Parts: sequence; C-alpha cells; structure tokens
Amino acid sequence: MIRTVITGVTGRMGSTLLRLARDAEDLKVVGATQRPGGAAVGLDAGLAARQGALEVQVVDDLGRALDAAKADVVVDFTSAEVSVAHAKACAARGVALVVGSTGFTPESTAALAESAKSIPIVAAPNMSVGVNVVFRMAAELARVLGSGFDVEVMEAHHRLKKDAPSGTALRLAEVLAGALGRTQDDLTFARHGMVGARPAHEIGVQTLRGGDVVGEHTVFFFGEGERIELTHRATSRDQFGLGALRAARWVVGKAPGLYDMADVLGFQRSAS
Ligand SMILES: NC(=O)C1=CN([C@@H]2O[C@H](COP(=O)(O)OP(=O)(O)OC[C@H]3O[C@@H](n4cnc5c(N)ncnc54)[C@H](OP(=O)(O)O)[C@@H]3O)[C@@H](O)[C@H]2O)C=CC1
Ligand SMILES: O=C(O)C1=N[C@H](C(=O)O)C[C@H](O)C1
Repeated sequence: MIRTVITGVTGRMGSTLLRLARDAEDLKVVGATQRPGGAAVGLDAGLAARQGALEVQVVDDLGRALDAAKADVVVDFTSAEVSVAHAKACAARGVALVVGSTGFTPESTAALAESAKSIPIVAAPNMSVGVNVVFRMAAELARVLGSGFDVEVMEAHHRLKKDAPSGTALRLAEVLAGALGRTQDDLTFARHGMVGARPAHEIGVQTLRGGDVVGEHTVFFFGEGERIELTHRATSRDQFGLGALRAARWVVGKAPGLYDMADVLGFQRSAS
C-alpha cells in the first residue's frame, strides 16, 4: 500500500484525487489538508470532499499531517506558492511529492528545485497522458513545418481559474520555441491596438475564460492556403487525477530530483 496524503481536499482537483485514491487498491489515503482557517479543517476528509466518510481528519498544516501519518507520498494541487511551502515540508521529512499546481515563476521553480535536491518531486502543468502526447506531437509538427508556418497557442478554462495563461499553454509555447530555435523573448501573450504586422518569429499565446470548461488547448500552425490545428479537450478532471496518481506510484523510491510527467510516462529521463 502506498501511503498517500492529499492536500487541498475540498478543491476541484483535491476532491477528485481523494475519490480516485480511495478507489485505488494499491493506495491508502493517510492524510488530508486544507488551508488554515478553511471550513473543512477538523472534519472527516471524505465528508469534507462531499464523499463517503474516510476516517481521516482534515488538518490545516502539511507538516502536522506528515508527522501524524507515516506517508510515502504527497499529492499537491493547490497553488505554486503553497506547493513551494509543501515541498519544504516534504523535504524536511524525506517524503516524495507530486505537484500539479501551476502559476510557477522562475523564483518558485528554483525553490521547488531546491527541495528536489533532497526528495524526488514530479511536477507537471498537466498530468493527463493525452496532453503529454500533444507536447511531443506539437514539437514534431513545429520541426517538420519549420518557419513557413505562424504558430499560435490558444487555451480555454473555467471562469474560476486564477492563473493565465494556463501552465499547459506556457509549456506548449516553450516546447514550440525549443523546436523552432526560438526563446522566451519570442512569446507574445496579448495583442491590442496598432501592433503592426505579425513578426515571423512570434509565438502567440491567447487565453479564454468562461463557464465550466475543464481545459482546452489548441496549437495552430497557420500557413499559406492551409492550416493545421492540434487540439486537446479535457472533459473530466479524472484524467489529471489518474495521471497524478500514476506519478505518485512512480515517484516513491526514486532518487532525489525534479521529474516531469515525461519521465513518468517513459518519454525521457531528465531528473535535474
Ligand atoms: N497539473 C494538472 O494536471 C492540473 C493542474 N491544475 C492546477 O492545480 C491547481 C488547483 O486547481 P483546482 O483544484 O482547480 O483549484 P481549487 O481552487 O479548486 O483548489 C485548490 C485548493 O487548495 C486549497 N488551499 C489553498 N491553500 C492551501 C494550504 N495552505 N493548504 C492546503 N490547501 C490549500 C484551496 O482552499 P481555499 O479554496 O479554501 O483557498 C483549494 O481548496 C491550480 O494551480 C491548477 O492550475 C488543475 C488541474 C490539472
Ligand atoms: O486550472 C485548471 O483547471 C487546469 N490547470 C492546468 C493548467 O494550468 O494548465 C491544467 C488543466 O488544463 C486544468
């Protein structure tokens, strides 16, 4: 049994993860957290996530949850800032970590990498198998099509999403830039006013927000007289959750390092 702690259990992903983990035969949920002052603190985690009772009490501090339960792994979908603090709590106790949070800055990424010097961490902006295949397909298309096609990324998410563009769209843009020999400086995140003709080197990233959209990403390759669109549509959060639990099984017992879903899926080996 892999002893698992889920953070942010009343969140959209936290409650999804709790349901999927309790249904998994090889995982045991031994801890659950919510932010300090959250209404679920002190309640049964299953009931707090609007599911059946689990007999695990929600606590407001990951360190305390880890001290109370001998955990193998923490699965964390909260926010970048909170995930950095959670990584420190895991590093102090030698517990492996899976991070799905997005909105990382270069500073928070560096802080996560610091914790990954003492524990194995899988961090990925999108844990679905489909999206990770799309990353590879997008890079391949960009390489094959080359500079004759204008590349744009568009993402759509529900109205409650806090960060923009999505972590997935940012990763797509980085992957495309890498494949085309371009850099972060070539990414354009908004256009408004007299912006002039589109420079060939640009990679545009556009954000839509509304309703209950789970997550949609399209890469457009606009050519002369033709275009290619590569789209992934998530219609359920379960694929993110199942991917995260696959990462949780994989990461336990690995050497310290910062890993990606590509490592989990066997696409590459790139601990840093
Ligand atoms: N990698 C992937 O595949 C995916 C990544 N994501 C990312 O995961 C993150 C969460 O998304 P989502 O579930 O939709 O967001 P939610 O806002 O629904 O969930 C986040 C939860 O974390 C809780 N939280 C905040 N601070 C703490 C803390 N200190 N300790 C414990 N819990 C805390 C929040 O509580 P409260 O609301 O009370 O503040 C909330 O319940 C986002 O960054 C999102 O982009 C989402 C889907 C897939
Ligand atoms: O916040 C979300 O909902 C999602 N966030 C991730 C992102 O920012 O890429 C992944 C997924 O699309 C859902």
